[in-house]
Amino acid sequence: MDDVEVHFEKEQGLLDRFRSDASVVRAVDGISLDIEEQDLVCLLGESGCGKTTLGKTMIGLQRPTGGSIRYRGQDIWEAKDGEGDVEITHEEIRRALQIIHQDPGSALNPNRRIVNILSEPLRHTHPNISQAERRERMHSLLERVGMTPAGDFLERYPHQLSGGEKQRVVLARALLMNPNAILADEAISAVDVSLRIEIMDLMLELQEEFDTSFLFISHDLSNARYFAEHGDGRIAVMYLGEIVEIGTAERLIHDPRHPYTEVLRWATPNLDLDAMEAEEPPIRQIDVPDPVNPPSGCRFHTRCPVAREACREEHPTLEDVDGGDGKAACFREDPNHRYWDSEPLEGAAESREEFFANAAAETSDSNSETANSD
Ligand SMILES: Nc1ncnc2c1ncn2[C@@H]1O[C@H](COP(=O)(O)OP(=O)(O)OP(=O)(O)O)[C@@H](O)[C@H]1O
Repeated sequence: MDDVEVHFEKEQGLLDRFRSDASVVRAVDGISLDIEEQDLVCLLGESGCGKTTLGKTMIGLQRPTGGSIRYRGQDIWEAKDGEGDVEITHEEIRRALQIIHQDPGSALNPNRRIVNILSEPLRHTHPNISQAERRERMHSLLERVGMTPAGDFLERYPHQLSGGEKQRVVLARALLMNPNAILADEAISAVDVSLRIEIMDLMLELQEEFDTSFLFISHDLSNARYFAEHGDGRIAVMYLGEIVEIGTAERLIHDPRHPYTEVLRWATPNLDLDAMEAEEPPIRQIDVPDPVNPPSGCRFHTRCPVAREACREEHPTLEDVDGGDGKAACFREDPNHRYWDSEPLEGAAESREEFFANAAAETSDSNSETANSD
């Protein structure tokens, strides 16, 4: 993905229609990302930051309003529109890039038996095999995804399956297309908590067996960490339509370079980190700004505990992090940046430690005020 943008025209009310300045939601705003063969990337961020839009754009389900997406060098949308020299057809690209939705129930046609749901992709990828061979393939894949006796499951309808079983069918159906990459959009949030690790392990095993890349979308750092650590992949942290940090789970959790990554760490209490001493969230404001009108400069500057004037004025780009893996978009990574000479913004502090010391002092002041007024 090269400098990809997806801007949506915001739905307008009656009065807005008479105004010329239609508002635009900057769901994805200038993202470049390479996904290699057998790669694993987890997109992580708060609700509405653009994860699903970016994922769908990556697999060719959403047309970008700017930038380009190439699959093995072929521009996906030029293939679709039949523009230029098309080396890989759009049909081939659609087969190669598959999606597993958040809600497996709605992804399966309720009126069709599992056998019919699964034979459809096989007819597509292997038009010349016999019915018996097709059944044999479906049978062995269902067993592989942990659904035994497979013959019994093949005859069922989706409503006769549990959430976890439906998710396994959806996974099997995606794999029957022999994909090169699978987008799993919050794919385990519909699965019972007790089964999540099992499904995540299954996906990781199948990734290796089927030689696919995976793009996982999650708002939960502990799930993203599990995938990235066990699948030897990266986590890309998104904020208001941009990637603000990317790297291994180990580095992001133990040595985050972007203050927003710290917020996500703070919001994930089960990470068992000694360093997680803070009781207060490391932000100045809880509310996420509107993607229709994102803040100037660094989009995180309105919430960042260590934001300075430079952050309001200048837009940071993703740069390699010093002495570590991955990239971060924060001026604090550059010791020579004018950030260091500019003034802290209102409510921000010189350092993270000072921010927390101030927050603790304010809390005790307000506690004593409450005590006095009592
Ligand atoms: N088709 C659309 N038309 C207009 N706005 C849209 C459309 N799809 C998404 N958006 C907006 O784009 C922004 C990003 O949405 P997106 O669903 O990609 O975020 P997300 O991070 O996946 O959120 P969630 O975790 O809640 O699914 C949001 O402000 C959303 O309201």
